[in-house]
Amino acid sequence: MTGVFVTIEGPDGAGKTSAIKKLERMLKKNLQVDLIVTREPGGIPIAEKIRQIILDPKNMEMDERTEALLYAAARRQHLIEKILPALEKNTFVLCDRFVDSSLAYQGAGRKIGVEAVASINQFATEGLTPDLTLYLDVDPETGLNRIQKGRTQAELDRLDQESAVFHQRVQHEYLKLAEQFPERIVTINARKGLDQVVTECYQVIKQKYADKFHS
Ligand SMILES: Nc1ncnc2c1ncn2[C@@H]1O[C@H](COP(=O)(O)OP(=O)(O)OP(=O)(O)O)[C@@H](O)[C@H]1O
Ligand SMILES: Cc1cn([C@H]2C[C@H](O)[C@@H](COP(=O)(O)O)O2)c(=O)[nH]c1=O
Repeated sequence: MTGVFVTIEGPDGAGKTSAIKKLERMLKKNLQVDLIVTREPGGIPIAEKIRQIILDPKNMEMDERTEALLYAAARRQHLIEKILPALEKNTFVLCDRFVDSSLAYQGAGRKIGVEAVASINQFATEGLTPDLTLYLDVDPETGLNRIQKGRTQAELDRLDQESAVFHQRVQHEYLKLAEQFPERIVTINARKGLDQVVTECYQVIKQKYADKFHS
């Protein structure tokens, strides 16, 4: 595989979607190689349909293992249809969330256990791991305040509606993962302004993959 696989992770409201939009423009201008931006769960039609089922607030009866399996199933299809073919063509792949989200949200947030969730994801991905992960760190209070602004409770998705302690477990697990895999995961303070966050993300990518950039 010759491409580069970069993921962006973080608790809800960390600013991933906003940062990725700006990063995409900067990278498109400056990378010598093709770039695709994609997301999980989703990125391709089958996975986007699974996303709708998982996030639908009407599906409150969903069992936590069912939820973990649906995320892994969406991931498998996304990998096969989109990520792997792009990497094989030397493309730079920037993905909003990947396995670390399942470890943090299902493993820790839902308390299924990080090992159990890692194991179903090992099956789904056959061990594909990002080359670099930018972890946008924000405390749940700040993140949830951001996403609640201008929205009613009913407009929030099923995961956003989870309790503050659920979101605290998610952030705690992300921080543990960042400590465990310092060679892959770079933590960015996402309480800073968006432009600063984007600049830091861009600099980390550029430093690590200087050979892929126009000089
Ligand atoms: N650094 C920032 N400072 C203040 N507000 C921000 C920042 N980044 C994003 N926001 C705002 O926070 C809200 C959530 O941002 P965004 O959708 O990008 O987060 P996200 O990490 O993708 O969230 P989710 O995982 O829940 O989809 C948006 O209203 C956005 O404008
Ligand atoms: C990939 C993945 C995601 N989640 C959660 C995290 C978010 O609450 C939603 C996705 O929505 P976003 O707008 O993309 O942030 O799903 C999860 O629990 N497990 C996962 O593997």
